[in-house]
Amino acid sequence: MTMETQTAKILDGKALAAKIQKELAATITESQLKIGRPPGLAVLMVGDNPASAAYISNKERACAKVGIASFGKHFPTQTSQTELEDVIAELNQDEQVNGILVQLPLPKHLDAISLLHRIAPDKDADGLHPVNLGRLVRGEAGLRSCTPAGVIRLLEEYKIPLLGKQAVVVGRSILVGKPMALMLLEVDATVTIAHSRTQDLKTITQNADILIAAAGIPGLITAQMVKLGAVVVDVGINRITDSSGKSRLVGDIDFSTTAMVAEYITPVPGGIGPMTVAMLLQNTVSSYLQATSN
Ligand SMILES: Nc1nc(=O)c2c([nH]1)NC[C@@H]1CN(c3ccc(C(=O)N[C@@H](CCC(=O)O)C(=O)O)cc3)C=[N+]21
Repeated sequence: MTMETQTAKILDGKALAAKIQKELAATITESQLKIGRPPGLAVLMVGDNPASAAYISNKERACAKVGIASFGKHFPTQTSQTELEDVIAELNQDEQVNGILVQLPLPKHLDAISLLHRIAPDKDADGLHPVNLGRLVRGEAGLRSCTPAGVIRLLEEYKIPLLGKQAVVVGRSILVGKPMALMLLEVDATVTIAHSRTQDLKTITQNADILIAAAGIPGLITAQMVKLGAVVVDVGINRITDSSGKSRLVGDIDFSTTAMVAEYITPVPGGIGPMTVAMLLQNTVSSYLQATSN
């Protein structure tokens, strides 16, 4: 007798992100000859959240790899709202800077939403400015939120059919859930958004052809909640301490059980995380090409 094991195919975000970065590097090398300078990305971090510091060093490494100049701006926890607004105003005017990103979460005394409003929409590398979210709602071209854009790009790479399919997004954050639902709608999926107040989550997720878990709850989705043959995308990035006291990264999906029923699944790490970074770089490069096109 054989043990039941994983049958799902892996949606390899790490490999696709590497491919995208190679393409961006080539684009940058070529454009830089004409333009005379590289694209620039400014990353603002406030305080010393260790997870944020780790993500930022990831992003800076990725920038270096493709030839984007990164301007890391690190501010002490007590920095005021107006100081940050002034920094953003300066970066908006700075020709060397094509993308501006405010690392979230911010310390409690700061109003993240009103800071995001200050970023020039065409330098909004995160795609979180209301103008870019409005463009998304209207189906207009604009900078798209990185994580959901990364999900769509990964599904397209594997030629997963989305038109007319039942897509369920678990989570309604402004960073992922809401823009994710809109992007799925943009490619003609039938979209349901579930969240922490949803009654009988299981009944809803069981209908999903495409299930996107973006709730930030480790192991929220188990195999019993997943339709046989579904495509399962894990957006969760949760650092947990396991029973042996080791720290490791897990998603919102219980991988080992779900991989027995799904047709495709994204791993954590190596799934949507690297795709998010790739889309951030892509947004920065497209702002750069746009800004220098005349
Ligand atoms: N304004 C803003 N924009 C963001 O896009 C943003 C943010 N704030 N705040 C925090 C979250 C989190 N986030 C991640 C991106 C990549 C990985 C990533 O590459 N993870 C690797 C593993 C990294 C590791 O091992 O620690 C992976 O999943 O394979 C993780 C997390 C972006 N975020």
